[in-house]
Amino acid sequence: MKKMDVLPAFVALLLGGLLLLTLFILSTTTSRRKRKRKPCLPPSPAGLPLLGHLPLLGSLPHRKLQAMAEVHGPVMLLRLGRVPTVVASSSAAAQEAMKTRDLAFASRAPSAMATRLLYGRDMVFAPYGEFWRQARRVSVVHLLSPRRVQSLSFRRAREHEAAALLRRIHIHVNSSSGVVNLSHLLISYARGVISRAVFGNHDYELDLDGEEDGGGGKKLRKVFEDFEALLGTGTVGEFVPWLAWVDTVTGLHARATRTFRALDSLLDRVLADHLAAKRRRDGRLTMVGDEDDDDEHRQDFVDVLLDVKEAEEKAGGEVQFDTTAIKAIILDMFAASIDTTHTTLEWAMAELINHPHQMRKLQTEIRAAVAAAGEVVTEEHLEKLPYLQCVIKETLRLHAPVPLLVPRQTLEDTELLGYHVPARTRVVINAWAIGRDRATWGHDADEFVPERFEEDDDVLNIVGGQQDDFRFVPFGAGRRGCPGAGFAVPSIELVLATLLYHFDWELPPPAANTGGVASSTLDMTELYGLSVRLKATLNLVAKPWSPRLST
Ligand code: HEM
Repeated sequence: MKKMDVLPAFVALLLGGLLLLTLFILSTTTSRRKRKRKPCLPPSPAGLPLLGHLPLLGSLPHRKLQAMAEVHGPVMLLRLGRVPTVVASSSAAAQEAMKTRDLAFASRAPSAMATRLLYGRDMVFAPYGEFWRQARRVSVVHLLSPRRVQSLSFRRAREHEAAALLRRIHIHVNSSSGVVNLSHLLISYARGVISRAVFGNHDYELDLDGEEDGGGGKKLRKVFEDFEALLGTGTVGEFVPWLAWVDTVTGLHARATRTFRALDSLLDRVLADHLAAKRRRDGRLTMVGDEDDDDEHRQDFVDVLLDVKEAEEKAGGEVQFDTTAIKAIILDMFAASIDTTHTTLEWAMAELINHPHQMRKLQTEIRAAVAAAGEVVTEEHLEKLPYLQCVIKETLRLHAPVPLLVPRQTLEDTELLGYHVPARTRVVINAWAIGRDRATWGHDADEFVPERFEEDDDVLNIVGGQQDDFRFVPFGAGRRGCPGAGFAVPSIELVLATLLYHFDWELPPPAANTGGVASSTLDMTELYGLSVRLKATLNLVAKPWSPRLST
């Protein structure tokens, strides 16, 4: 071979080798980079400097967030002032956050108002950790267990309050206008039921209807109203620290301090009463779990919590349930149950007024089940009322009382539908949007159609502990899901059946309800607060019904 022929061959070989080497290096670095690449953050709509997306939420944030999700997808990243917030708006996202990756999403976002009003020691807003685990165990096992909820004393409490509600309606029916302010009476009912469960038969006058009340009860009711309203209020300072002064100027801090002091002194009185009663008892009751059935069922929530405290003290370890924690958990129970129960009832009655066909269908079911049995609706009737359950499910689907659930916070770096969610991110699950998702519920997703659940039978067992269906999530789910659903549902069912058994309901003539403007339907505008309620007061005409009148 000539020297001149060898040179180009050598150069070609060298170049080929270099090319291969470059390709090899390129391919290994890209595949390493590929392996290392983190999933990206969720999409984020344009926000404003400093305030971020806060001003875009408006007065009904669940609706604004639903509209944003339609454009940006089921997982979005917002900035509420300085607080990064991930919003989940589909059942798949809810399922991943509350089931598949439940632990990573199991802490709570801090809330300045809750820390202030609930001593920073309550359960609902507690960060994930030992105190929350113990409080949750006590709630699930001792306070809200199915056995306790179905115990005779709790059933009597519900039936007693339903009977009181009935008496109050009769007073209004016999008044000159004949118009019943049902909103007001339903709040009284919800407050009465939880007061009996928490305080037993000690009367702190929380459940009195305004017109029967001398004064003390009225004052206390106002304190509780303020407490519920404040707890549903976000402070400006926690989102935009340089605007924290706004909370002082608007009087928010002063109101919170006043309300906290009033509640704290009531709770001191409650604990002192219960301790005195405990001392008077004959010493038969010792620790939770040792008592016989009757004793356990006679105990109210305060008794149970004091027993847990005593047991902890005797065991000599760390005491989680000191007096402060007990007071905080008592307030949790009021905050978690009154608004949610009463708004569900209010929405159910409002939807039925606007859907007379469904109202009649439900009344026919209830009246057929009850009429032969002495004209008093009891809890035995409830299991014979499948359509009633459909009505309640449909109400909760359309009007989740806590539409954005209680905000969670991630414990660690995690993912949601393939997007990266860093540790300590606030997480909001839009239960309201999920309940109205057309992809799940079809073209009539916004309509009140209880019949959609008739076929569904056992699906969406909303009270079930392990929820496997995320098509609607009014009680949340997973570790932080609502432990009070089993308590709430019988209270709601009993009173709805009672209202519809005893009365035919209709809108009052125009002058009484609409300022003179005739309307055949009720205005369903919402009002945002601790829960989302009907903006209008539910003023209705109740016409007594009895089997004798209808024959
Ligand atoms: C219609 C009635 C009710 C609704 C719609 C409702 C809804 C909710 C929701 C959405 C949450 C947050 C769940 C989550 O983050 O996944 C929650 C938590 C909670 N609810 Fe309810 N609730 C109701 C009634 C009650 C009642 C009657 C009680 C107690 C007597 C109660 C006690 C609680 C407690 C203690 C928590 C905090 C759980 C935790 O953080 O571990 N709820 N509820």
